[in-house]
Amino acid sequence: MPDQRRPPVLITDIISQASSQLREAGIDTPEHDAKLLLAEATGAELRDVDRAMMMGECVGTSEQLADFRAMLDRRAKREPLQYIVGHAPFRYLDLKVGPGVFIPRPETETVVQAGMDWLTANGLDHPRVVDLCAGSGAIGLSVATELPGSRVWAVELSRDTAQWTRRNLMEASRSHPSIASNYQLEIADATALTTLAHLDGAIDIVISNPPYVPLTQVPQQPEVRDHDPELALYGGSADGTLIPERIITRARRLLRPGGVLIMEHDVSQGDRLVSFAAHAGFTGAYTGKDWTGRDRYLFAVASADARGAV
Ligand SMILES: C[S@@+](CC[C@H](N)C(=O)[O-])C[C@H]1O[C@@H](n2cnc3c(N)ncnc32)[C@H](O)[C@@H]1O
Repeated sequence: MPDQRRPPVLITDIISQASSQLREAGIDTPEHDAKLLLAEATGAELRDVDRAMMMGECVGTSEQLADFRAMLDRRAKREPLQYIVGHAPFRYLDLKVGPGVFIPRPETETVVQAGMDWLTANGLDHPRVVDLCAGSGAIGLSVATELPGSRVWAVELSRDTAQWTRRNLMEASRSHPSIASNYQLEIADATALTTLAHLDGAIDIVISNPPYVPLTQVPQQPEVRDHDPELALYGGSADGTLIPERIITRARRLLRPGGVLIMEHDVSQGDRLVSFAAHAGFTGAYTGKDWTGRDRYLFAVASADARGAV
């Protein structure tokens, strides 16, 4: 309902002014972001904002519009939209995010889908799953909620980030109570051979989105460069493959023969990581693509011999 104490403001005017502010700040999707922030501030859905715009309606109380303007100012300073609204969609989940946690990305949904497809094709409805470098919990919590028979172990190095993982675990357990006992989070170095060592040789699938940004390619977007935690971004070497290669080595030991590693990587790293996997005791390694056709993940099957060859 429009506020009676102020002259009503047409939603089309609000969105037009807000879009200009965001466009001037260099944001690529100014109208979308403005509509999403208005929806958040007024407790509405994006489709309600679209409908109100079509109908030429007025929206928001003065408090809600003040909240909206505060959010808009944060966005104009290039704070990520997801940090401002406090959550981010990922597959069937709505994950809580904020400073200290990597915002889950759409390309990682493709990586999880590749894992779900392999599990389905192999009839594994009670798989043992490891998510190395868990962040918000996007990968492991997706598997645990979409496949209730699974057991998931997730590993995250940062204590600050792990608070977000736990928050999302608690949230997801409300709608999927079984995951409270089927999902386990370890705060540890995912590349260390001692981490989850009791599971060596027993895991069906490792799905991972490790830090992989080449140190020589600092992201240009302020939302990424200035807000995603550095620990979540950089792969530890000029070409960014150091940590991904360590993840391959660790995954090889965790997997049973015939188990699978699916690991996201940078578009530039496909050939190198396929070759590394072949030397590390995997067979049938190939590079999977995201839906824009870019090389985005390693798929590799643990061979029957030479566990952890490198
Ligand atoms: C690219 S983010 C991915 C987060 C989440 N899996 C996702 O897909 O949205 C990488 C995560 O790995 C964590 N990390 C970095 N190095 C690590 C290590 N050696 N062991 C465990 N976690 C690590 C970072 O803190 C960050 O949360």
